[in-house]
Amino acid sequence: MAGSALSVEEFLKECQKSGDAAYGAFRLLLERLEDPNTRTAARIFLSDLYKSVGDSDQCLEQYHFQIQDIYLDQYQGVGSQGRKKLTMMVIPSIFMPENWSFTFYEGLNRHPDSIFKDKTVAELGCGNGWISIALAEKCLPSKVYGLDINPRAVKVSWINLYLNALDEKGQVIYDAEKKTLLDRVEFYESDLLSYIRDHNIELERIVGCIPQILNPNPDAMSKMITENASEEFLHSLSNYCALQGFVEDQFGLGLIARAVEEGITVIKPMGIMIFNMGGRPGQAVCKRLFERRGFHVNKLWQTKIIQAADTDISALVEIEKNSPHRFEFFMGLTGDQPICARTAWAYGQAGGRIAHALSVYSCQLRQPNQVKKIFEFLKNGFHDVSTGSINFRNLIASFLKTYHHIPLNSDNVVVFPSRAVAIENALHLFSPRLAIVDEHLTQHLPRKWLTSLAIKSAEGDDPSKDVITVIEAPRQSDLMVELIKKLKPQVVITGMAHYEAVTSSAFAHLLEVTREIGSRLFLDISDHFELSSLPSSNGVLKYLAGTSLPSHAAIVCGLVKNQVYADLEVAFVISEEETILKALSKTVEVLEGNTTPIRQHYYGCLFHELLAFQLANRHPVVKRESEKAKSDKLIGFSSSAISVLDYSELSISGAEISTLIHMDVDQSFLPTPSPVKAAIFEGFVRQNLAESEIDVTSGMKQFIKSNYGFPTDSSTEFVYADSTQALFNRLVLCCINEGGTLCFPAGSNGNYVSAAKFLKANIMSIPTDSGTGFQADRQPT
Ligand SMILES: C[S@@+](CC[C@H](N)C(=O)[O-])C[C@H]1O[C@@H](n2cnc3c(N)ncnc32)[C@H](O)[C@@H]1O
Ligand code: MET
Repeated sequence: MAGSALSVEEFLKECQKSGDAAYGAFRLLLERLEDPNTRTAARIFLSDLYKSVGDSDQCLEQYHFQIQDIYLDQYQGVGSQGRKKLTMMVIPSIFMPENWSFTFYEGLNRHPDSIFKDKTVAELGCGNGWISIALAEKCLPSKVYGLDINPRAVKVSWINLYLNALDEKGQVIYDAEKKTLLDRVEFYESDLLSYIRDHNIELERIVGCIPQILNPNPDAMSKMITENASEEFLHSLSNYCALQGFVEDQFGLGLIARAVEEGITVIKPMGIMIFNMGGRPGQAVCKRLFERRGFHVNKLWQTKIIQAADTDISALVEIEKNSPHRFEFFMGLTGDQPICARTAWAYGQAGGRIAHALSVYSCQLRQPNQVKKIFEFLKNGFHDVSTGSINFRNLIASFLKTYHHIPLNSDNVVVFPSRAVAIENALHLFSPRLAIVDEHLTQHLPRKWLTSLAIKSAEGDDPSKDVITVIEAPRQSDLMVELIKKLKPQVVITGMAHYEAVTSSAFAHLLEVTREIGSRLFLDISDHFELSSLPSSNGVLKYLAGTSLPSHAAIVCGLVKNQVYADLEVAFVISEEETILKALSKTVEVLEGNTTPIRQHYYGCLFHELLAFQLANRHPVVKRESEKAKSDKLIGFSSSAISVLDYSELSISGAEISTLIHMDVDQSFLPTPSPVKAAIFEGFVRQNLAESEIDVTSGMKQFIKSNYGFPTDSSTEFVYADSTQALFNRLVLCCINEGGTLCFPAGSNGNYVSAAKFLKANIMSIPTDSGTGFQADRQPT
């Protein structure tokens, strides 16, 4: 009966039956609006209908629909173009425009109209479509896609579009650009941005006001969403969402989080997203949702509204039960003392009016191209940058080659968990009688080394004692050089002041002096090493582009500048001397196991991203000979260290053929958990993480205390490490320092014995045998 028209009376009679019947009647009317042959008559019919029922609430109760005028001039500036009012219908199974909508529109209007002019816009959760239509009318975008998951909302939106695109006589209304609303607006059924994605549409603006409370009945959300679903269920889609698998679910903001993430993939780099956000989770949580996904946030508008009566906040009370988080409500619109969801719920149940903040946030990607790319990358192919030090070393070498023209390859690079570990391992390896270390780099060294007074010991001293003595020196090359000349240290470890790193001369001088004296030099360039697409020039790297690194020198670099979490550091050492590289690699393997894959992932992604910007250097790598130092003067590896390393069963060994299969050194076979990926992404995009957000120690202490009842007062010392191997060696060091004893089974723990020997612990073995169940009750031998 699509073609035939009902009279107003017949139509109302149909509507009166039920909400579903009213929807059915409007659906048929929509078919007549869509057909150009019946469009004019159908539009005139709507005018007659409106005249007959008026805009009273009674109509809603009696006929299950309502038609109302929405006045726009209160939101727009004086002299604004366009119509002053729109006429809109609603039905009970969709969202009825109320405070949330009006606040949202108010916020949208805080931007000048020009941000939507000629733009492709999507509105998420368009409801009855009024905001999409109002934006099109006022701002003349090239297209607005109004999207909603509720099929009835989409049909009603189309009706409203015809209602406003044509005048009372059914004639098309043209705007200042001789276009009609029908040219500018379209409505589709879509779960967030699925329609946009499926149709490869690129958006410039995304705006949305979508649910921010979990459905109190989670099973409800698994129902099929069709236009024939119950009215109650369809209406509940306006207020509630389901869990979405994002961290923000814990605040009810999972749907917004998904909308933002979907938005990143379909929005143009300079695009703008504008969201209406209830302030109940707290402003910081709301802002962070955007910031951690790479956006700058700007609050366009903020107000306080009464909690919608049709929305049950008990899901928020439930969240408070299981977490320390407290939501923010107020007692009435004027209250300014926040109360939690539980108190608000109780107050509301007893008839009190509870209110909450409502803000409109506008946000834009910072570094849009990078964020979009890294985002995709983390989402889809985190494994593309495989971990394992070979890949990571390759990335480092390629970066040095591409950005600094230093012809090195992965064999010139050794990866360490941190700069401190690199320095400490180097000192262990050489066990110098005297080392001079830049005062900025000594804080993690064993205190024993820094307090030893064995500086003047005669050359003939028993070298097997291997007492390492470290003298601290200021970071200024003339003072450092003076100390080197006077004290003649065997190892020098230093950074460089900024002004000295600009040109190569200070570095060249240090190389010269240490070579003359016969000191091994480890130069720390962490402060000058930039992981950016336009790294500023640096004297040391410039030098290395032209001249090979002499064999007595190595470069240490902790990746510390792009780090967001303090424990995300990773470091590397570069040398052009094969024996040093091999020995250093062995120290990492013995003492640290592998260097955590997460750090390699994090920096690997950064390197990978930066390399993707640049064309690879096509020139073949020049083989260069490192200049040999006068080796007679130069300190060699400590004999005890090297015997341990040679004895250990390592994957980095001289012999290529080995029957040993190492499972843990170069590969991580486990997938990265998604919270870790999310945290890593946040690491890329946020630049203002507070100290408290990155410090995991208090969380760990709390966990240990609450789960294991372990005392965590100030006298308890915690020892942290990335892997069991590293933890073992930290514990050995504690024992060495404090005279403690650590018992561990010798046979089944890989290189633990070697590690303890390398650290010069006193080792005794307690013989056991299988007959007595390996009981350790005999005297040490
Ligand atoms: C509060 S209403 C806003 C309606 C309209 N913008 C207004 O202000 O009147 C929220 C809308 O989001 C829709 N919605 C809920 N979940 C959605 C999803 N996953 N995708 C698209 N729309 C959704 C609901 O159907 C509802 O129409
Ligand atoms: N009435 C809902 C609430 O109070 C909001 C609807 S618009 C997202 O959360």
